[in-house]
Amino acid sequence: MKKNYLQHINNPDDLKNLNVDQLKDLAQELREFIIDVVSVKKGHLGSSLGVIELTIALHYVFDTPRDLLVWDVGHQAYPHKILTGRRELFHTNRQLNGISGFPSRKESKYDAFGVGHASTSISAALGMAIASRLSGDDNKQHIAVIGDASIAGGMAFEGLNHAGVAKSNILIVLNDNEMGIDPNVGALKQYLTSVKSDQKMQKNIFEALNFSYNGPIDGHDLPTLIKTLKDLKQQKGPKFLHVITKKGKGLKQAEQNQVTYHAPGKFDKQTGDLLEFEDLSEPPKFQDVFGKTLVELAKKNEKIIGITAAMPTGTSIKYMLEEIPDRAFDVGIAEQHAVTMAAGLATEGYIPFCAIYSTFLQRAYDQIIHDIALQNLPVIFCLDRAGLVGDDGPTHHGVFDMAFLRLIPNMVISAPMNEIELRNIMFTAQEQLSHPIAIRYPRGKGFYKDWQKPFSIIEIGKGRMIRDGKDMAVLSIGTIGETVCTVLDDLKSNSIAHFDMRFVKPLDKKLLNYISGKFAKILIIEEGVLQGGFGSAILEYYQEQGLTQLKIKRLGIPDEFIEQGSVSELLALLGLDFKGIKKEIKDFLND
Ligand SMILES: Cc1ncc(C[n+]2csc(CCOP(=O)(O)OP(=O)(O)O)c2C)c(N)n1
Ligand SMILES: CC(=O)[C@@H](O)[C@H](O)COP(=O)(O)O
Ligand SMILES: [Mg+2]
Repeated sequence: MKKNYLQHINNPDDLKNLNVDQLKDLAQELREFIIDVVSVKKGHLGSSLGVIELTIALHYVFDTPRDLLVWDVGHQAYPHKILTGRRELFHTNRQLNGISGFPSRKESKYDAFGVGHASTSISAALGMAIASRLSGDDNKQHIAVIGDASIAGGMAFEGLNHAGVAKSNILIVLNDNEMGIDPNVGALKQYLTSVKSDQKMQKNIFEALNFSYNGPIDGHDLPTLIKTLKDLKQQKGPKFLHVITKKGKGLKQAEQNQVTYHAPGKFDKQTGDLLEFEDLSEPPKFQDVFGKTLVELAKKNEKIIGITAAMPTGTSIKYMLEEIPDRAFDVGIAEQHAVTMAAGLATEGYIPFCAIYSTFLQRAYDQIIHDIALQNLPVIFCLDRAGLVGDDGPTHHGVFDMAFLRLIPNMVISAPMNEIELRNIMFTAQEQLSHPIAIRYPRGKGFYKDWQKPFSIIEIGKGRMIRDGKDMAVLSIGTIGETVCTVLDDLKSNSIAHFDMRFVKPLDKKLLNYISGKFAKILIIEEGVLQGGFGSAILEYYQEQGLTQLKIKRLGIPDEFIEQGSVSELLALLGLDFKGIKKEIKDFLND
């Protein structure tokens, strides 16, 4: 008879009523439940399937939420969410008004720390451990669960270095599956492999850093996990547990094709077969236009280098890694290193295309200012996932870049309106640039099937008029300009002009002067934060010109963190979709 333990687990205390054999059955149920829901609702699959036994064991042995459990990145926390009171909400995972795809402090007391970006867990858990020690609570455990790719991030190393001497109760669980989203890279990965194969190593790196090292153990073996964690629970000070797991465990396709099944979209839960395919009759993704254009350019220009920080598939740098492996680098989850390495390459006359998701570039802010801009090094930043990204939510939306880059001297900031413009600005940047440049483009599908047109130069700092008008000007930056075009086509009004400004910096002052001379009303639209972004730049310019009589309205992302939802839902909520923009344009025109 099929048992059903899972439906009785409403919090980790309920686990404690089960024996180890029952926990094994529970693991199977949990696996089926996650596969059931994610196959329909989508989300991160492989990493969660890999930590089911580990999650059960952690909640079984430790006294969460009193013992504090921090998940690194948090994309693997589905079993944790389900066991900590969110089973019945799990079908809303990553959806508008649903539960977050990542641990979130506001969602549950079991989510000790909000995550989404990698390599934070050790620092956060150490902070908690020090706080407990200072408060005289010496019996509490503070646990960071971190993957083998995330532990290579700089911050994780900084945390390890401190934790080894901080005299606090911290347990670092390394979940080693030899994978990031793509296969893990780097010397540390090679080292971890050698630790696994030579368990008699005299003293490993973690012991050398003052941790009591335990493992490696099989992360799918519940009895061993429970016994080991029980022993560790009794120990004070810094502890390290090396756990070996398989990403995608329990679903054949997910085990075999770990990159695709990191977040596979909809799939058949029985067979594991994918149900969503790229529609080849549709325009390609921006990422593919970027990746293929980069190869095209790099074949002609041998100075071009491609760089990704652990996102070769996501950014499509994979095409260059496949075709020109000598000049393409995956540096792992190391955005800061990627940026300064690009700076070094640029000093020697190379032309680095550094492709980093907008949200992850936040990690490398000082490197952009100190290592790149201050020395005016012509590094080409390709800011993927700029704008709203959808289901990943506030940790991942790429909405700050225009604002945080704009204040840096020497930076050129461009936002192509479509993929043809993207190709041309990539071409321009490698041909003739003497400054660092950021090129921002969104996640997903472009607009044109015939994007592979001959290259043409885009004049840096020059915008363009898309349509002329009499009474009002709409100024857009980036792909939202395509929505403006559709709205204006629909309105069929000859009153409204549209300008694709192309650059946030330098601003096209000549064009702005023309616009202010001709139009009394100016509507500025951007898919980025209103505070300090593109619209702010224009406001500042007109204010400096003393043009206070202009009627200016701005549309963009308000001063709040935007939750998760599909991109179209979020754009609609923010009034940045076709309907919202049309209404604003009409209202402003008639105002
Ligand atoms: C700073 C940062 N860079 C990149 C990412 C994108 N990212 C999310 S998960 C992941 C791989 C994580 O690998 P690992 O830590 O080994 O966990 P696994 O998925 O193997 O369980 C990456 C690169 C991120 N979340 N944060
Ligand atoms: C957890 C994480 O940071 C990544 O898996 C991210 O969700 C990838 O986003 P894309 O799906 O846009 O590549
Ligand atoms: Mg991993």
